[in-house]
Amino acid sequence: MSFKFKSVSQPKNPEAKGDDGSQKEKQIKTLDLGNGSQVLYIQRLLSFDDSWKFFDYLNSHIPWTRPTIRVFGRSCVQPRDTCYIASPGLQQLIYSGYKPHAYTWDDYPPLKDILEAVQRVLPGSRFNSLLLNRYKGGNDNVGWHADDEKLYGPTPEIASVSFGCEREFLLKKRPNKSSQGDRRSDGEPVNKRLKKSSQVDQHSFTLKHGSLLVMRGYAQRDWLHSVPKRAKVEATRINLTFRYILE
Ligand SMILES: O=C(O)CCC(=O)C(=O)O
Ligand SMILES: [Fe+2]
Repeated sequence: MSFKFKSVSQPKNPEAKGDDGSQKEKQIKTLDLGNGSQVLYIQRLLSFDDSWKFFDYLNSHIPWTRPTIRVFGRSCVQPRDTCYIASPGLQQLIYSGYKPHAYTWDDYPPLKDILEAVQRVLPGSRFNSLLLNRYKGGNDNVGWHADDEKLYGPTPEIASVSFGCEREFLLKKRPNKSSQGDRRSDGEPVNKRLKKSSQVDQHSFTLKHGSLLVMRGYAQRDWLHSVPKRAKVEATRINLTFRYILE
């Protein structure tokens, strides 16, 4: 995995005073994926202690479910727990043939505090819905996918906050039609080209307790992401992905 983050300064967060994290952990790091796609990462959006409070609250109060979804035409139980929050009056989300019940922000008020922390570091960004995931150990996962449902528009911004057990988050470039199969668009041997592209077109992040990762621009059109199974992991991870549904 080869990538270099570039640090940019973060808007002042007055409430971060007295936090146990260093300035470095609070910096926004940006990764330009090319062609108008970017990833941002802040290792410590929320303090370590606050993050454990949020973890405990979410773990015990959210009405987690493990729905049956359709993947490649087959029914299967989603390999993680989930819950969905949306502002009133939005289009209904459907993914993998599943229509989650939409709870409101007022049902779980601490979610509004987490959203506020996200909005403080992303001024100008808007979010009106949230998918929560709970991974109860290393067998729970999310397979390769893009959050490219039409209701998010062509360049959705997805802000992902993680609590609890660290897990690996992978990004890989979607296969480009013009470089698939046997065609040699640039005269280079096929296997050499594939090898080269697999080196530069994959990224891996270890998502820390209290961290924020943001995908924006064309990241859903041009890239896939996943949280793979990890044999030795036993602890639970909770992840919140804030999104904006076009109104
Ligand atoms: O758990 C994560 O970090 C990613 C979750 C995700 O990709 C999703 O909810 O669409
Ligand atoms: Fe996703």
